[in-house]
Amino acid sequence: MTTTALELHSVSKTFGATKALQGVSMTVERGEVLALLGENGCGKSTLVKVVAGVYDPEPGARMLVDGREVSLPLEAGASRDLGLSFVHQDLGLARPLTVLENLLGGVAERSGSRLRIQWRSEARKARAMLRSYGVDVDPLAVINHLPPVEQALVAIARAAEELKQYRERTGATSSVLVLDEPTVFLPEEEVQFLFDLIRTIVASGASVVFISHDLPAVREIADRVTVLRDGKLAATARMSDVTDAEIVELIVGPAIAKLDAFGHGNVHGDGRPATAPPRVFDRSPGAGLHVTGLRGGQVRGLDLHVAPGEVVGLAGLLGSGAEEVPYLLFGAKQATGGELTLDGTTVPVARQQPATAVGMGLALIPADRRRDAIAPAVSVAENMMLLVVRRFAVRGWLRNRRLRGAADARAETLDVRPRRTDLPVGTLSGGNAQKVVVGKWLEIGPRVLLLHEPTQGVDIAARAEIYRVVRRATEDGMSVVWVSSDFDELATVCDRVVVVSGGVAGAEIPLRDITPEAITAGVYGASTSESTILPTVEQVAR
Ligand SMILES: Nc1ncnc2c1ncn2[C@@H]1O[C@H](COP(=O)(O)OP(=O)(O)OP(=O)(O)O)[C@@H](O)[C@H]1O
Repeated sequence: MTTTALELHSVSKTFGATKALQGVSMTVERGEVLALLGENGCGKSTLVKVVAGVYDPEPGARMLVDGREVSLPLEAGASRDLGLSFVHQDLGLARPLTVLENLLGGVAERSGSRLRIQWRSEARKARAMLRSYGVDVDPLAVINHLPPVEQALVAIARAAEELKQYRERTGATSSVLVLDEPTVFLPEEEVQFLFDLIRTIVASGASVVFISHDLPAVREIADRVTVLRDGKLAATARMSDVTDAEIVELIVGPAIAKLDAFGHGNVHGDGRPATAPPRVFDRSPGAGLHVTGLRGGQVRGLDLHVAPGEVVGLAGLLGSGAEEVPYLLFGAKQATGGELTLDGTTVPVARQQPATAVGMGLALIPADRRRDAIAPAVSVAENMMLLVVRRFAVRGWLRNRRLRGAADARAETLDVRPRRTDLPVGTLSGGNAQKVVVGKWLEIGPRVLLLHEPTQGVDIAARAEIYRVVRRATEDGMSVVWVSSDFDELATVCDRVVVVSGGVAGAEIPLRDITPEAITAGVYGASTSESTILPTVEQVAR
C-alpha cells in the first residue's frame, strides 16, 4: 500500500505571459496536514485548480491518487470520484439557502429526476452528521444568518462528509481535502474551532492540504510544509525540521528586512528595540477625527480620537463591537447615534451614507473585499482609478492613456503583480487584488482611512508594501483607524491601541507598551496596570 494520498509531478501552467506554475512536483501523505505556502501570486490556487480539474496543465504533468496514475487533464467533476474535495475562500455555499439545503445539494444531483426528500428526517441526519464533526449548527438556519466561522465549519464538514462517503462507497483508504485559505475571514480566537474540525477529519482517514499565509496557524496544524516561489517548488520539509524564520525566507527570500515598515521593530512581537523616533501628534480639539457616543450594532456609546497622522488600532473579542466601528463611521452599516467631527466639521453618524463619508474624506477598506470593494470583471486600472475617474475626463472625454499611466504608477508603488493594469482584477491573486483595493482608496487622498483586517490573505512581503504605503499617507496627515484580530499586525503598525469591549472604548495601550502580548492581555481583560494607563499627550509625544 502506498503511503501517498496524492502525487503531482512536473505541473506547469501558463496564462498569456504569466508562467503561473513551472514543473511543480509535490506529494500529500496519508493522514497528514500539509501546508502549502507562498507569496501572493506564486501559484498555489492555480496548482489546486489543476488538481480540481478546473485548469488543464501543460503536457508532461502527472498525477497519482492513492498510488494510481490518473490521466490529465481531469474531466469536470472527476476529482470528486477520485476522493478529492475542495473548500475555497468563498466556501461555495448557496447563502440564501439553509444549511440542510446546502448539504442536500449533491444528493439531488446524484438521485436523478425522482427524488422525494423527507425534510424532517433529513434535518435529523444532517444535525447528527454535523455533530459527528463537532459542529453544532442548526440545519434549518439560513447560511447568510450564520456567523462566518459557522459558515466555514459547515462548508468544511460538508466536504469531509463527501470524502467519508466516497471512502465507504469505494473501499478507498485515503482521500484529500484541500482548504484554500479557510481562516482568512475568521478572527483569531475562532480559528481553533476550525483546527478541531481539521483534526477530526484527519482522524477519520483523510489528508488535508492547508493553504494559508498565517504562519502561527500553519505551525499549529501542519505536519509538513511545501513552499512555492514564483511558480516553482522552493522546498518541502517536516514542520519540526524548519524554524519560522527559515519558512519566511523560503517564501520571500531576504526581502523580510522590508517588513519593518513602521520602524517599531516589533514585527513579530519579539521585543526588538524601536528604530524610529516616536512621532508628535497635534491633539488640539479641532484636529483629526473625534467620535463621541457612537452607537449601532454591538457598539454602545464609543468615544475615539485619532490625531492627524496617527494610526490607532482597535482590538476586541468577537462581539465587542470593534469590527463594526469602521462600517458605522463610513455609513456602510446603519448607526443609531453618535457624532463624528473631522477637522472641525461635525455630522451625526446616523445620517452617514458611504457617499457623504467619501465627501468628508473618509475611506473604508473592508475585510470582505470580494463582496464590498472590487469589480472583478473590470480592469486593474479602472478599479484603481474608480473614485477619481473625473480627474481623467476632459470635456466629457475620458483620457484613457492618462488613467492607465496613473494606475501603472500606483501599481508600481504597491508592487501589484503581474504589473498589468489592463487585466481584470478577477484574474489577480487574492493578495494582489487587495493591493488594488488599497491603491483605489489612497488615490482619493483620504483624511481618514478606516481599515478592517486589511491584510488577511496577503503575504508577508505584500503586507510590508501595504504598511509602507499607509505609513507614507499618514505623513501627509491622514488619520487611520485599524481594526484587526491579528495582534502582531496591530503591534507593528499602530501608534496607539484601544481595547474595545462591551461596545465601548476601554483600556489604551500607548506606543511604548504595544506588544502582541499586551494587546492580548488587554483584550482578555487580564491587562497589567501598565498597559491600561491612558497616555498623556507628553507620553505619546515622547
Ligand atoms: N485565470 C487567470 N488568468 C490570468 N492569469 C491568472 C489566472 N489565474 C491566475 N493567474 C495568474 O497566475 C499567477 C498565480 O496566481 P495564483 O492565484 O495561483 O496565486 P496564489 O499563490 O494562489 O496567490 P494568493 O495567495 O494571492 O491567492 C498570478 O500571477 C495570477 O495573476
